[in-house]
Amino acid sequence: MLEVKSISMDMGGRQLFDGLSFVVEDGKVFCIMGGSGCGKTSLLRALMGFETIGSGYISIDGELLTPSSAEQFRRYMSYIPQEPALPSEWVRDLVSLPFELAANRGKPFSKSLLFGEWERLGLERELYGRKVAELSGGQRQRVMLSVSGLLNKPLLLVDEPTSALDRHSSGLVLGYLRHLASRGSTVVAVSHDEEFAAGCDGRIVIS
Ligand SMILES: Nc1ncnc2c1ncn2[C@@H]1O[C@H](COP(=O)(O)OP(=O)(O)OP(=O)(O)O)[C@@H](O)[C@H]1O
Repeated sequence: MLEVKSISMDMGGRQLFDGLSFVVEDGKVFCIMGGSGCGKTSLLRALMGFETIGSGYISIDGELLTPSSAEQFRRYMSYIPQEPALPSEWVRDLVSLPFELAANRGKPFSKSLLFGEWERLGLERELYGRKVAELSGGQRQRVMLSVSGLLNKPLLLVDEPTSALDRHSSGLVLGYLRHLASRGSTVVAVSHDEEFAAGCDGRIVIS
């Protein structure tokens, strides 16, 4: 269970929120909504311990997220930013790279498993041989989502997963996140998309 309790954050001298609290139960898809600049991305970064909170606490399974525990916590998380910085030139390298990291030792990479995830996400197999720069923003994010699916971490944080997508693909992404949640992952997604939020198990709107 992820618990955010009475937190405040200060970014660049501006107070983003004061006394923000919510709980996300395991295996649920939770949506963070709110106007542009209200602090949604900063909140996701705080959940990873990359931003400091001013008061309150964040806990995961009853353990406090602190500057010293954050690195360990991140081993159990996947994060997909709105515009992922992609370190590889080729899609085939991009998808296999995370499996070479020490943090993901023991997680198998297989092309056939990947293609199974791609089918759920509406991605064509021919993308595998393409250059990353040739993918659209929506395709990039879905490719990263498929990798998160294979990594199968307990907590998935994703920023605006449907903002670059048409309605059909948005539905596939929501269905995919729900599939990951039904398998046991907890998903926290930032979104402006009302239809997406309606398909989540819970939401918070930051004012
Ligand atoms: N590194 C930083 N230093 C200073 N201020 C920052 C930093 N990152 C974000 N901010 C400020 O914090 C506020 C919240 O930014 P954030 O990106 O979290 O908002 P958001 O709700 O995700 O916005 P959007 O929906 O437009 O992506 C903004 O006013 C932004 O300018």
